[in-house]
Amino acid sequence: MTSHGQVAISCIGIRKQFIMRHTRSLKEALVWLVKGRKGDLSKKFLALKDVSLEVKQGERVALMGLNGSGKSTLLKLISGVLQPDGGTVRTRGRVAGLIEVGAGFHHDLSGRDNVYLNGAILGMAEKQIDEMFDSIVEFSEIGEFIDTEVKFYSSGMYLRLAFSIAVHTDPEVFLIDEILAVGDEPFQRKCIAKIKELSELGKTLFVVSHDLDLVATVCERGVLLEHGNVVMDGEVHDVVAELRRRSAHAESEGSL
Ligand SMILES: Nc1ncnc2c1ncn2[C@@H]1O[C@H](COP(=O)(O)OP(=O)(O)OP(=O)(O)O)[C@@H](O)[C@H]1O
Repeated sequence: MTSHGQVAISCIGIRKQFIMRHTRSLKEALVWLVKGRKGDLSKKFLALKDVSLEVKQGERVALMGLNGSGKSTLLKLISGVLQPDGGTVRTRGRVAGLIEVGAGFHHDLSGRDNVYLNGAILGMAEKQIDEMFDSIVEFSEIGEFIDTEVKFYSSGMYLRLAFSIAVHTDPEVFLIDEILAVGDEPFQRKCIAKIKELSELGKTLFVVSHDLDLVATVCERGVLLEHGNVVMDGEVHDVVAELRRRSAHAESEGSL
């Protein structure tokens, strides 16, 4: 049972650092050696600095920000694909991450086998997948291609099957990264309708998308990330307006 008011996602003081190893020039390497190997040839980059965020069950939240602001990194930390270097991330209930769509697919297996494989990875028992199978295939519109190896699928077919499996696993929390912008328009409309239906059932949605008009129709709350910090958290239309203002400013400064 889903009850509103309970916390679905909690991030406290999240910090995530990436280490970027550059190939240095011979001269740089020599200077480094002559100086007694002092300093570090790798460069550290803080993708998320100190992010705290709470999402209640049943909320529909859009995570927004310019390129490189840390959105995908935050989503990967919430889904457990990445671990933070500091802070804590907690989620309540089953989480379905539509992040790297089809990442769990095995290329040499058919769509059918991948439904079973992916369903199992997402925590479904074989019997449950048997019961859901026809409905998964129907929603995905894969049709007879379900017995074709997925390496022959188009990116849209991949997406449709992955989305369909995920919505059939009955998770409490959906993490969605750019998925809404992929696929053709009729399927996009179908996804949005499904997402709205899930939200009416009290599911929690946490969505990353550059399609601001779209997120404004799907979500009611917006969180704006900038250089790895939350700079605004409020009503989605206000946050969209603020992001548009900052984008225009960044463009005029030539810093995009
Ligand atoms: N595995 C990694 N190694 C090194 N740097 C990384 C890695 N993943 C992300 N980054 C860097 O961290 C920063 C944040 O990346 P992230 O993908 O989270 O941003 P984003 O807001 O999702 O961007 P976009 O809107 O372009 O998808 C970027 O500067 C990116 O280059």
